[in-house]
Amino acid sequence: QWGAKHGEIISFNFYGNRVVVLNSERTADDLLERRSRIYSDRPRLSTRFMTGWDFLFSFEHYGNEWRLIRRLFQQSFREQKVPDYQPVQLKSARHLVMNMIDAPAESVWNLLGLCTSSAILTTVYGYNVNGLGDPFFHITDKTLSTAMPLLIPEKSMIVDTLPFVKYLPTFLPGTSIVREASEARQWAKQFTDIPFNFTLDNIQSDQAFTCVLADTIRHSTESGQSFPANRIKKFVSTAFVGGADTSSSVLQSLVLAMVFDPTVQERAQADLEAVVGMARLPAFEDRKSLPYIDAIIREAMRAMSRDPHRYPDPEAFRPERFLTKEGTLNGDDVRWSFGWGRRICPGRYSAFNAIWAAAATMLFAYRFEKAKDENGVPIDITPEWTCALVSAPDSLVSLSQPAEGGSCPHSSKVRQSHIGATV
Ligand code: HEM
Repeated sequence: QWGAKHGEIISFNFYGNRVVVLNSERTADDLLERRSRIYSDRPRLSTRFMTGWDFLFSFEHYGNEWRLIRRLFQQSFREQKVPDYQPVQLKSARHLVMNMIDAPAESVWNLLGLCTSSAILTTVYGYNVNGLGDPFFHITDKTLSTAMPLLIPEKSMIVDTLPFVKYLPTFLPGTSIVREASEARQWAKQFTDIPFNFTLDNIQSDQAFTCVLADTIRHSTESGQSFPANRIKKFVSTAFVGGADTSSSVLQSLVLAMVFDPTVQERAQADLEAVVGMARLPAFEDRKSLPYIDAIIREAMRAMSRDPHRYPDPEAFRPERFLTKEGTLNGDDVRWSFGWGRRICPGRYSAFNAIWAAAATMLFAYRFEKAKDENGVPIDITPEWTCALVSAPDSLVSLSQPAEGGSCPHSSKVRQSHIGATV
């Protein structure tokens, strides 16, 4: 709204800090891409240190330390390397639809989080998560949920403006931020140490143990670079954080979009049936023949751009905007939703694959719809997005296996036994 009223670049004063907002892809491109030499730093975020999240490389100042760790990301998450992680991503997606079979609707959001977290935990640390009750998943989940709401400039500025708050006893009113940060710090300590030590133990007992962390340690020893452990810890902890809530937030938005627009869901399922058939689950080899699924993902990721010149009728969910007349994907790969210039997200190739695996498998197995009240009437929901480092929708939806005679092409019996037989 401010953008529409005041223009593409606006600035305002917030607790004595000047905040500049780039409201269009064009201005972000001009400043962050073309002038990346001067616009590649990050602001200082006090809550990063209070929560023990100094490990988070994404907030690193632009300089040598940033350059060294960025190189590690480049090594492990470059476009040519990420196909190595596809089997793990597909396995997590298949566990997701299995877990959904008996799950109450309330747990769907958690299961999406479990799916993306377990894919990245296996990729990075070689750890296989065993369900929602898994101890490593518990630690990572708590680490994210306690810190994410505090890692935003608004929260940091409160502490910067009133620094004495940090030193007040935590039973006093107004000090909740200090209490919350202290809880987050305890989880962050466990998160950075426990999975890291798990991988170290495994490398020692098994020469063939492989994952991003194990490969990085071996590579660093063989090349004689010998990275300090705390730098490698920053790298892997950030890789986990980068890949967990971000991707599940996209999947949650995608599920909501399916609930609000059943025609999109039906078209996706018709495509899946035509390409994949009934004898197996979707696999990465099918992706080229399923452009509409990628178009849905791109549309679910269109966050920043409500620019009506670029995306006419911007509030409508229309995957077709990413398709050519012939039905193939057009050149707009929403790359800008991963940032710009030197700080552009290094995990973007891996992220797209993880999201594709989960989205295609979920849409193949389930139809998503609004929860119904006791009279069978759909309950109206108004989606709300959380305010945190990663913003995610927090509304609930219900989950049904496509019913016999329903609008979905398959009967529930066939679909359910099909999943059970294949996974
Ligand atoms: C849907 C998934 C994802 C989204 C939407 C996303 C988005 C972003 C955005 C917007 C940035 C800031 C870029 C900038 O400052 O211009 C970023 C940075 C970053 N992302 Fe992602 N990301 C995703 C997945 C991942 C994954 C899977 C990883 C790790 C493997 C990752 C690792 C990082 C890192 C390390 C940075 C900081 C880069 C730097 O400061 O140099 N992200 N991401």
